[in-house]
Amino acid sequence: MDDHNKSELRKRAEELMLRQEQIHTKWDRDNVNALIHDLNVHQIELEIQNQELRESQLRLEKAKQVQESALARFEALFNSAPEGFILIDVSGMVLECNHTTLEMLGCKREDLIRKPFSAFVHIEDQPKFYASYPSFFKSTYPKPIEIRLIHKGSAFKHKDHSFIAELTGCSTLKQDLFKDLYHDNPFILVSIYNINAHKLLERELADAKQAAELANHALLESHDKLEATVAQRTAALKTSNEQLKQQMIEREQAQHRLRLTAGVFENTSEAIIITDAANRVMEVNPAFVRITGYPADEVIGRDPGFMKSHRHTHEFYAEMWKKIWQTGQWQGEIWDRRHNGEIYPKWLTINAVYDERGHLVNCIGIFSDISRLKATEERLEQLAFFDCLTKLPNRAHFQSRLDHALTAANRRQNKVGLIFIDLDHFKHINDSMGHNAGDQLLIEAAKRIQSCVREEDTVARMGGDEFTIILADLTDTAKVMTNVALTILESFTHPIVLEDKKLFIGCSLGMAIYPDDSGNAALLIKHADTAMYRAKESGRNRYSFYTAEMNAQAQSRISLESELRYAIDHKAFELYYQPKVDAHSSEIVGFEALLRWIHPTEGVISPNQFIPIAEESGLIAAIGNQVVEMACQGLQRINRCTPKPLPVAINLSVRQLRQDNLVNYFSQTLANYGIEAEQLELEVTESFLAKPIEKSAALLQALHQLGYKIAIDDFGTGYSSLSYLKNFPIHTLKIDRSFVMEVAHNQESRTIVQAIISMAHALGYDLVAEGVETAAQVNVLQGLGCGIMQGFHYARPAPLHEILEILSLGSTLAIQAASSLKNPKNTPNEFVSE
Ligand SMILES: Nc1nc2c(ncn2[C@@H]2O[C@@H]3COP(=O)(O)O[C@H]4[C@@H](O)[C@H](n5cnc6c(=O)[nH]c(N)nc65)O[C@@H]4COP(=O)(O)O[C@H]3[C@H]2O)c(=O)[nH]1
Repeated sequence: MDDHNKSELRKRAEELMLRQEQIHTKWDRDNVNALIHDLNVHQIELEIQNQELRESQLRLEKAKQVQESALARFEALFNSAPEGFILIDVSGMVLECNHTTLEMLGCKREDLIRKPFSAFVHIEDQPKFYASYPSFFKSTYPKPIEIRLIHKGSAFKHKDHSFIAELTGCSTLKQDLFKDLYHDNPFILVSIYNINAHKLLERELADAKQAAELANHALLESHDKLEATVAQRTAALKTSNEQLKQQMIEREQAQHRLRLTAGVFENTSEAIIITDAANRVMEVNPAFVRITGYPADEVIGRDPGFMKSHRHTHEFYAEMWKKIWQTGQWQGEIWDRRHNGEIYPKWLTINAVYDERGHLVNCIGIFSDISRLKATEERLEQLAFFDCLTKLPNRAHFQSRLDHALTAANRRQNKVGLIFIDLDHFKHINDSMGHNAGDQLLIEAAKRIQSCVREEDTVARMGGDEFTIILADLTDTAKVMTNVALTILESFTHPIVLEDKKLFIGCSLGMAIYPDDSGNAALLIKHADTAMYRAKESGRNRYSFYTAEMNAQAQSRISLESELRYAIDHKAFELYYQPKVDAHSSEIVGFEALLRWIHPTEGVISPNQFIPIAEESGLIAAIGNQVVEMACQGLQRINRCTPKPLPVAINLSVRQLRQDNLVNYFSQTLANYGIEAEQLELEVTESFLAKPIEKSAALLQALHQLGYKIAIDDFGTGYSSLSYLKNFPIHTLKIDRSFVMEVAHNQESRTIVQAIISMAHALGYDLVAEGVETAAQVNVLQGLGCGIMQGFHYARPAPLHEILEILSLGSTLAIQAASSLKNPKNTPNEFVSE
């Protein structure tokens, strides 16, 4: 308790004493005691109170000490804070500040307190300060402002004594705390941060950044420039690199070409010769040495003319050089001489080489030896235009020579004779003696024909055994041709010796004259061919001139062929049956089925007329099939009329026998009609046997195996030898009509027939004499040992129904009845002239 409080308390206690005295006077004693008691209590209370007061005094003093130390700490904190603090009122007057502010502003406390703060604001920033300052009072968290403040101290380092500060207003300060100081004058706490260094740093940074950016920009620019330059340089480098590469490639290629050229020069199979401007040999390659035979050192420096063969004229070489000078090149065939003197053909190309001024510097000659090529060419020409076997011009060559001859004949107004020659019976010889013999025969025939004509005439081989002769430039045509024909025929009267055998072969010649018989080559050939056929038909080994009548026959042959096709389609054929008779018993022992074509306008046509055409046109197969079928039908009916089966023979032509499925077809057809193979005899001509032996023997063997009986027709006209016949399964020999005809009065024919009969007996063959017309023939044949006859003497071929009628009488009676067929009434078209 301080002194003041002590005196206060004395005063109050004295007052209290005074009052007690007064009360003592007024009140009675009783009351005085109570009062004393009260006073004592009160005194104690006071003492207690006093004690409490002292304690409170002590606490207060302690609190005051705490407060003062807190104040001192806060003051210290306030003053030593790194930022400046000022309290400013609404008018901008500074109410309080800390030391930091004073330091910042470089002034004393008295220079700032109760002074307008704006005095410390840079003149240029004052508008900003005034504009922003009110906001410190209005908003709770006003936006700080940046302004420049003036430092009043002289030692301030900045020129204008200013520094940048950030002022932040704080209006949340409790105004009540300062009421005793500033009454109701509102104020705010403003904190001041010196951000000058920061700003400076910022500016420096910005400057640095700008500088860096500028530098960067400049760097980028220079980088870009550098890049562009680099790109340019790279591109240039690349280009030059590529050029370099290209140059290297070209150089390599050039070197390669050079090596190649050198390689080619050294190794080519073509000879190369290089001459200089003066035509002196500079270089030759190994092929040159090989082809010409000249060693290189023997030719270097020489004019290549030393190789000349002297086959070519002076003009030829002059032309050659002219061409080289004019065009720089010459190419052609040239004949030169080798070192050994041999002349040979070569294909030469000469190229002139000029310098840049156009002066000739070199000639390069490249050539190959074409002697082999020439030989091949000649060989090919030979093959293309000449027949390999006879060496005569072939068909193509003949054609062109004929055209040429006709053109020449037109020009010279004269004639051309064309002769077609066909060797008679060549096929027989070829087939029976083999192809080698056939070839020899053809060679000899070619020689003989050629020997009969002039050198300027053309003898050609058309193929097979056909030859032609072109007699050009004729005036007395027919006479010359006749002479040639007779000479040829005469030349063939001499035997040809083949394999130690003497062969007599004739030929048939057909002749046509240009332009008398035809105005064109094709027709002329056809006419000569027709005439040749006529010669053949007329008995062979003769010649025949073409006549218009032959042409008509040829035409009719063509129309006959188409009619024949029609006949096949419409089954316009019929079989006539000619009995075979046992002369001794007069019994019919079988029949030969002979084909007839029942023509709608011509009547019955002989097989002799159409079989050859059918054979040539290939129609024979279809006709032959119809014959087998008709024969089976006939047999079915014949069998019904006879107690024992009688065989029927059918004719098979050579072409027909080549049919692939012949055997199957026969079997099938016979099976269809229920006919046994033994009942069907197959007559084949001797010429069939002459076919390549294995094939024909195999076919006949197959047929024989199946039970068919094989008869050889027209026997004696061919070339069959005894040993040859043994190869075939033959059942019957039919003696040809030509021998039978003369057997009764011609000793020679009789001898042949006798030989045939003896042979047949020896080999166990049956015999049939064909074309028996007279009783005398019957007698002789019987006497010679042939008992089976077929011929007009007994019966002509007749249609089936007539045969069936006769058969119904019985076979012996039948033959008597068949004599009615000698002069048939029912078949007016039968070939009575035969
Ligand atoms: N002068 C005369 N002739 C007689 C006498 N007896 C028979 N003839 C005839 O002589 C030919 C005999 O037939 P070929 O020699 O096989 O000769 C046959 C045969 O080679 C062939 N031929 C006939 N039919 C066929 C056939 O169906 N197929 C084949 N591929 N050829 C057949 O036609 C040739 C001719 O047959 P055809 O004209 O029927 O002539 C028959 C017949 O009528 C006679 O006493 N005197």
